[in-house]
Amino acid sequence: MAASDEMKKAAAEAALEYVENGTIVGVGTGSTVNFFIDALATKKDDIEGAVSSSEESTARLKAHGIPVFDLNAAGPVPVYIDGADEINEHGQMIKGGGAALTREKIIAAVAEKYVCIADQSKMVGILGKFPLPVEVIPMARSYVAREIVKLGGDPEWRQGVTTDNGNWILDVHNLEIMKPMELEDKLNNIVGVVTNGLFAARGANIALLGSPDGVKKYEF
Ligand SMILES: O=C[C@H](O)[C@H](O)[C@H](O)COP(=O)(O)O
Repeated sequence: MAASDEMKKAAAEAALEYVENGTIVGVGTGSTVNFFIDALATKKDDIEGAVSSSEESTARLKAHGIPVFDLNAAGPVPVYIDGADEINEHGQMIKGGGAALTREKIIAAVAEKYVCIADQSKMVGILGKFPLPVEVIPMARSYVAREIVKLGGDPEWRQGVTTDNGNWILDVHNLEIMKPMELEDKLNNIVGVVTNGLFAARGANIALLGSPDGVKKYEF
């Protein structure tokens, strides 16, 4: 296994400690979360089940025999476990590299605690080197792109990708995000934007970052 995968796996397994018996676990999306789902399978008889942020995660959960609930039918979600494309020292993140940002943001909003799992390379000083994903209603793509240019970004259509919600993604390059909450709000205010990948207003509470020296824990 590649060293970065070892670090993701270690972070994912460390997150099991935050899963409470008898509860519904919020499950994110991505390569790090896949390790978490595999680890969660070892506890499947101790939990009620999961709510899932993507069709991909749902399929993996079900393949392990973990019950997946509709979020509308689920009660409290004490913890949400998910990865990140970038995370800063305040627990604010860029997410959506796998196009799952909208459902991820919804479950993150519902959950009491967000535990971010990643390898140490995701920790950055300033967010924005990773192109910021923005999910848009397809007919609004060009309009939203023009509005994003006015905000100083360089949007690129992620061609060939349709989200689980039937929408499209613009990846915004060349941003140096000094005020993440402000930009999150501004992008949300563009008509046609469904969600943007800045998780600033609702960031992580805890980050477990795999490193060559073991898993490092950060609290925000
Ligand atoms: O849409 C995808 C998600 O936001 C992922 O959590 C994010 O891209 C990190 O994925 P990975 O664990 O594969 O780096």
